[in-house]
This record gives sequence, C-alpha cells and structure tokens, in this order.
Amino acid sequence: MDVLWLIPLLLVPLLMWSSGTFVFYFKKCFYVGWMMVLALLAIPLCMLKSGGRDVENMRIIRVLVRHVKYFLGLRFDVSGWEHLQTEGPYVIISNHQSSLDVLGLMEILPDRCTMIAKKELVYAGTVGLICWLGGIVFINRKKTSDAKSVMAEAAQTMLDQQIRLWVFPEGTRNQKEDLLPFKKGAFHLAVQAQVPIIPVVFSSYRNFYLRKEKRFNSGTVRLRILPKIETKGMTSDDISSLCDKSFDLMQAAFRERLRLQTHEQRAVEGAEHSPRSRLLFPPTSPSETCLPRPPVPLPAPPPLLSPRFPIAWPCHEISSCLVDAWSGRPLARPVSAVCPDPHCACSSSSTCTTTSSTSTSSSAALQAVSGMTDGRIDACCSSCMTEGSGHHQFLLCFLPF
Ligand SMILES: CCCCCCCCCCCCCC(=O)SCCNC(=O)CCNC(=O)[C@H](O)C(C)(C)COP(=O)(O)OP(=O)(O)OC[C@H]1O[C@@H](n2cnc3c(N)ncnc32)[C@H](O)[C@@H]1OP(=O)(O)O
Ligand SMILES: CCCCCCCC/C=C\CCCCCCCC(=O)OC[C@@H](O)COP(=O)(O)O
Repeated sequence: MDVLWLIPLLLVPLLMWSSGTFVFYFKKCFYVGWMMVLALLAIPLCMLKSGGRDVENMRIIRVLVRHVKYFLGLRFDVSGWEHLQTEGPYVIISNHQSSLDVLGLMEILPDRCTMIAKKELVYAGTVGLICWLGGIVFINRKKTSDAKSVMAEAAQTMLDQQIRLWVFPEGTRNQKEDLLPFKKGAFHLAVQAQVPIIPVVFSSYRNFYLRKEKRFNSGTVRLRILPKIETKGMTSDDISSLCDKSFDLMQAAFRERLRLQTHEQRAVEGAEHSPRSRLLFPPTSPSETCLPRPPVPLPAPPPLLSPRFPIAWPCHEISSCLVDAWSGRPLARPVSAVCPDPHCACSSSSTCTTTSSTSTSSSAALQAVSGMTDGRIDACCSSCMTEGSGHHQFLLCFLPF
C-alpha cells in the first residue's frame, strides 16, 4: 500500500522529462500556487510593518517574489540601471506579455513604486489582497471616465506622497511579435504630475514561453531600461506625440532584441545540427551579401554547453558583429572600411577573406573611419560591397583591447 504513494512521485519527474506540455502546465500551476502562498505569507508581514495599505509594503513583496525565477528556470539580464537613478516620482512604462512580467518587474522595482492594474485583480484571492496592501491602483478598463478620474487622483497622490507608478500602456497582455498600440492613460498621468517617464522593454518570451504551443522552457529575459523622457512643461496637447515617441522608442528596442534573439536561435539550432564543427552559417538568403561568406568557426564552448561563447553575425544586419550570447552585449564594433587586405577578393566571384591579425594598413583604415586605435580586427569581411568609386568596402569587427 505504501508503495502506491511512490507512483505519483515517480510519475511527475517522468512526465517532466518526457512531455513539454506537462512541463508547461506544471510550471504554470506552480507559479500561480506559489504566488498565492507567498502572498499569504506577505499579508501578516505587511500588516505588521505598515498596519494596512501602504506602498512601502512593496519592499516585502519584492523580497518574497525574487526567488521564484529560480524554480521556473528564468534569468533576468538587466541593462540601463543608471536610468532608474532618478530622484522623486516618475512613471515607468513597459510592455506586457504575461503574468510572468511580475517577476521581471520585481527584479528592478525601485523603492516607493507600485502599479496600475485592472480591478479584476483585487478578487484574485491572497494575491488580490496583497496587491491592495501594496498600494496598487485599480482601474476599471471598461469605464474610461472612471479610469480617468482614478488616474487623475493617482497623479496627485504621486506628488503628495512621492510615489512612482508602473503602467502597462498596452493595457492587456500581448505575446505578438510587435507591441500593441499604446493607451493614453500613462502619458496623461505623467503630464498631469509633470514627472518623467522611464520606458522599460522586456525582451520577447518566445524563446522559452509559448502559450499557444504549451511550451515553458528555461530562458533569459532581457530587461532594457531606457533613458527617461521628460514631461516638464507639457500639456494635454502633447499627449499624442509623447505617446508616439515612447512607443517608437520601445518598439525599436523590442525589435532590435527580437532580431538578436532570432539570430541566437538560428545559431543555436545550427550548432545543434553541426555539433562537431560548431560553425556558423552564412546569411539565409544569398542576396543579403554581395558574395557568399565563409562560415566563421567558433571557439569551443565550455563544458555542459553554456551558451557563453561569441557568435559571429552578419555585420550588416545588426549593429555589432560579435555578440556575447549570454548577455547579448556586443563584443566588437563593426566598422566600414576600405579593404586593407591586398588579397581580399571582394571585387570578384570568390569569397571574402578573413583576417585575424592587425596589419598596418588595416589599422590605418580603422583609424581613418572610426578614430579607434587600440584593438584587434577580427572576423573581418562579413559583407562586402563595391562603392561607386570602385573601392571595395567591407565590414570589420573591431575588438577593443
Ligand atoms: C507575493 C505575490 C506578489 C504579487 C505581485 C503582484 C504584482 C501585480 C502587478 C500587476 C500588473 C497588472 C497589469 C494590468 O492589470 S494591465 C491592465 C490594466 N492597465 C491598464 O489598462 C493601463 C493602460 N491603460 C490606459 O492607460 C487607458 O488609457 C485607460 C484604462 C486609462 C483608459 O482606457 P481606454 O481604452 O478608454 O483608453 P484610451 O487610451 O483609448 O483613452 C480614451 C480617451 O481617454 C483619454 N484618456 C485616457 N486616460 C486619461 C487620463 N488619465 N486623463 C485624461 N484623459 C485620458 C485618452 O486621451 C483618449 O482620448 P483621446 O486622446 O482619444 O481624445
Ligand atoms: C480566488 C482565486 C482566484 C485565482 C486567480 C489567480 C490569479 C493569479 C495569481 C497569481 C499570479 C501571480 C501574479 C499575478 C499578477 C499578474 C497580473 C496580470 O498579469 O494580469 C493581467 C493583466 O495585466 C491584463 O489582463 P488581460 O490580459 O487583459 O486579461
């Protein structure tokens, strides 16, 4: 009889190992259940600390939620911290893909910051109660006039109590490849309070989380905090342009990251198909460069296949040639220069050559175009093009020392 209890214990790891769909539901249920438990723990702590609804309770919630990412196999890589070093109140806006956004939000949540949320959330059991205790402002999205007056009140409270507010201007969850058009509330809020807006872009979750396909793997979310947008002196006439400007900035950052993710995914898939050679493949379409490129050999990845190895991309497609696959940071700068290599066959039918040494002529070429001196040219010739003058140009990856 005792042995029967072992069956579900064995079954769960077996299903986790064999079924992606099971992993998806298991992780989702765990997430919701565990957040409910954490909220239950947080309620008495918040009551003891503040005696009721208070934005300071967000500190407790933040501390309690920070470890949840480890259970779900998620990493958060944050850039632009300096943009959050702003005194006083401000409005943070970010894209909204899933309830998992709460984990990223808690990674960077500044002090005295709470959120605007749909009113339905207040009924979400212990989570609803903890949201209320954390000072979350609930709005009725179906009644614009109500939402407007609640937000006008929130603008005043921001100033009176030095509070920061986090708004999801898409107004709903969105897992498409592009952001949804922004609602105007966040911008009215910032202009009414005359406080800056700090945009935060979450990278697409599609590499690890696909709701429709029922996939929930491990993955890294990149959070990019963008420079603040001032609203001092703006009036309601400026709302539309402020909204458009914010949207354009965030959309550009989201798309740029998505492009990198696509390359990363392709490179990883490529590496999986060719584990011994670890080669990167030329661009997908021959028209992307003027000549076929040789595959660029990658250094051996460390044991256990950590993705921390440089990947060479077609330089002309993105703003950096070599990207650290782990952090996404550029390792090298692409520079357009007249080809310094006398053997470079950019002009004719054969392939572009690559060079990994610093030759005098290439240094001179680099200095001429970029003023950079201390560095090494690597993985050169990602694309070559013939200029009107007949000079053959190509892109160099410049690795600063
Ligand atoms: C331990 C456990 C821990 C748990 C932790 C939990 C953390 C929880 C995190 C929770 C995360 C939860 C996350 C969530 O729950 S996300 C869902 C809830 N959040 C939102 O919906 C926020 C974004 N929405 C908006 O801002 C909308 O604009 C609102 C809802 C306000 C109106 O919606 P509507 O659809 O109507 O939008 P519209 O933009 O077409 O506007 C229509 C007109 O109104 C004008 N207008 C708009 N606003 C204002 C204003 N303030 N003052 C004056 N005027 C204003 C506007 O200019 C336009 O006029 P015009 O320009 O066309 O003439
Ligand atoms: C009485 C029990 C009710 C159970 C309800 C479970 C509620 C979820 C519980 C735990 C999840 C953890 C934190 C959730 C906070 C995230 C809120 C969220 O992401 O709401 C979605 C909202 O932004 C947009 O809603 P729609 O996409 O328009 O829809």
